[in-house]
Amino acid sequence: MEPSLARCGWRATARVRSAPVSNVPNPGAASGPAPSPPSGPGPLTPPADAAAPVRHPDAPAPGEPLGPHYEHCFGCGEAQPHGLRLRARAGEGVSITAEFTVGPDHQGAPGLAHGGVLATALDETLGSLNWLLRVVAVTGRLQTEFVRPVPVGTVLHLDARVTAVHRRKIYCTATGRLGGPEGPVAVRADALFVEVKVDHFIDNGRQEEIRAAMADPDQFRRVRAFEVNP
Ligand SMILES: CCCCCCCCCCCCCC(=O)SCCNC(=O)CCNC(=O)[C@H](O)C(C)(C)COP(=O)(O)OP(=O)(O)OC[C@H]1O[C@@H](n2cnc3c(N)ncnc32)[C@H](O)[C@@H]1OP(=O)(O)O
Repeated sequence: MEPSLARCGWRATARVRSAPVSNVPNPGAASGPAPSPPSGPGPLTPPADAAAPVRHPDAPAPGEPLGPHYEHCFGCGEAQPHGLRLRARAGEGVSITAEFTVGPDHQGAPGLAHGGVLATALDETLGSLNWLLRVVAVTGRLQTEFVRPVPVGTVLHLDARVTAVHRRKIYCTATGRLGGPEGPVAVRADALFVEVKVDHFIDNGRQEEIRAAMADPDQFRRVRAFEVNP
């Protein structure tokens, strides 16, 4: 181990030890086979009667930068010094591309991006799909897969698209690649967003920030741009 890592308390662990979760015997073990895992489609699989997504006629043109949806957003806001400052742009169909530069503030292990930060980058990119559907939707479910470590200094190239829509549910998927849009896949996500009204934020957000956001004409304009198909 590097002496500097040892000094700051890091230890290389030879192996992960396992221990019984509980001392209570498993009654199923004596009386028959274990129950089989649940089968059938999971909550991230669109139902058979889901519709194909439709790009809103007033959606930003392919290639157009989207800008932050809220200046204090940890994912995209300009006013968050340690935020991701993710930059997204409209793609073809109901898709988005985005870039996020992993900085020293985003570390988990030394020199590597924190998994939660990478999940945020995926969530933010998927959330930007709202601009193309012109709905307000929040993450209900996010399943992430971490395929490769992501070093500090990397530009993570993200793309996301909506795969299906069913009532208020928006099914979508995203990928993050290292170094370029064709680079190796480092992270992936499948997600379910649920459409909400702007009242979702007004009723649940801290009043201080809600008042400030609604008094800001630029923020008001951005919220209108998300609002349900006029
Ligand atoms: C003022 C400033 C405005 C800024 C605007 C910018 C916004 C952009 C922000 C972007 C930032 C980045 C993004 C972020 O970080 S968004 C922040 C992280 N997400 C949240 O905080 C969401 C918290 N959760 C909720 O508020 C509620 O649970 C929601 C709204 C999601 C649903 O509660 P609600 O009571 O409304 O809905 P419902 O229960 O009638 O369900 C409706 C349908 O959905 C299905 N379902 C629900 N949940 C799940 C689930 N987990 N898995 C599978 N399915 C689920 C359900 O079965 C039903 O299906 P069906 O019966 O129709 O078949």
